[in-house]
Amino acid sequence: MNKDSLWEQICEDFANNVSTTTYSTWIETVKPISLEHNQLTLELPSPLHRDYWKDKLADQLVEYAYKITKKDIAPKFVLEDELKNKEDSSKVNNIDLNDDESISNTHLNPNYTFESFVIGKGNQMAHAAALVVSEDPGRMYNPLLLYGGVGLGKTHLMHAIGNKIIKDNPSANIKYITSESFTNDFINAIQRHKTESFRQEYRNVDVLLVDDIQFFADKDGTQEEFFHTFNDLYENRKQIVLTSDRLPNEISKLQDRLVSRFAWGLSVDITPPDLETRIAILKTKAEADNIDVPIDTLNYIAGQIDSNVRELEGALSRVQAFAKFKNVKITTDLVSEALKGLNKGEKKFEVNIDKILQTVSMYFNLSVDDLKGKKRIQKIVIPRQIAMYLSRTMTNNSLPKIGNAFGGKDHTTVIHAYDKISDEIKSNVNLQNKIDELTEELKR
Ligand SMILES: Nc1ncnc2c1ncn2[C@@H]1O[C@H](COP(=O)(O)OP(=O)(O)OP(=O)(O)O)[C@@H](O)[C@H]1O
Repeated sequence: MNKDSLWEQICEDFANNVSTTTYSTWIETVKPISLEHNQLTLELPSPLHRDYWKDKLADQLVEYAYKITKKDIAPKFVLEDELKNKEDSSKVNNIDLNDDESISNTHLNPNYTFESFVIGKGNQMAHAAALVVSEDPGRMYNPLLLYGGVGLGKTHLMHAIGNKIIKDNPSANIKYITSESFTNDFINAIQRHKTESFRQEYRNVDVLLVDDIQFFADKDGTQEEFFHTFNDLYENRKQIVLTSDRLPNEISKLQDRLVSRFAWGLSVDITPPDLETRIAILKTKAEADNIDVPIDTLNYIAGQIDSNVRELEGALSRVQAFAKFKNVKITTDLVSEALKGLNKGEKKFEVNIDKILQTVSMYFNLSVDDLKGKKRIQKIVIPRQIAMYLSRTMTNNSLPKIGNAFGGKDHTTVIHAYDKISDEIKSNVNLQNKIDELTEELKR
């Protein structure tokens, strides 16, 4: 398969799963450059795009590419300028995926503002705290920790803080980063003997925004470095804002001293939006994207999608694409047809990785820690692979997320487990029976 046809298919998958705004802003602007040795090099228009891709879309891309090619394709993101400066394509291939030196320091999404954030019951406290921090950084709530489930607006609020501070004070030095990028930067700095400049970069900011701190779990070296970064900034009354999918004391393998520091300021949770807020969010998005949807129809969509805002946005763009494709106006009937593909309406059984870990460990008389651990004895390896296989087939989690839930394993380990079990059940009836029994148990 060549780069163009692979990219075309990946784009199709993205188009079905992200909002039209996301698609036109971040995906349509990408140009495939080469596909060599399972590496797909993509040209992006700006450092902001590269950051966004690395933080938000790269995992999905790896999944889609795997679904299409059944190979583990690694993306490499390069900027147009970098490409121009390279004399030949072989040099292009040497650009490091994690080379952030040319990236500007802020990395804020200009669309994530307080103005575009809809306030509802589940997020009003978080919104209020974020506003206070943006008006007087480093004073009232330091650090501010926003926590809650996926797609509920934590990143949006975090960027809104940064955008407001920059608007009020254009010379403020603000840095937004995910904990994964912090970890990668730190590893790069060690490899290149540049830890001093790494420290300068992180400790000379006025506001540090760190997204998804749950990914610090298990990474002792990074935690140590972040501990010192935190102390330095805190002592100098610089604002720190963190997001997480849960409270720090619930993050396993997060050092106690970090847990206690994160609790020094204010922790506020965001809960899923109620029906009224979902309708208001849909209305705002429809207006912003100039989508003509009758209010009854918006109510209908909001009634169908009650999980998170990202899914709500996805449903609206799906409906929009559907109407465009059929060249008809958006009505409730059309929405009902468009959302059928999402299996909305019929109550589905709910399976998550934790449930799979518990069910599989009980079935094989092991502990959840065995499944998450590293022991390579047969008695544990096969159940672990089965649990990974079920996590891949029964949940919507990305490969890296599954790997992470299994004690921080690499996504290639999950791919390997999935391939192994899929292959083996074709000829091993005993294994097939076990998987059937477990699937039944999980659906119950
Ligand atoms: N209250 C809201 N008003 C308007 N848009 C919202 C709101 N909440 C979330 N969104 C939108 O939903 C999408 C997902 O939000 P965001 O990325 O901030 O979620 P998150 O909580 O950080 O999720 P994750 O934990 O997966 O990173 C974004 O496009 C964001 O703009």
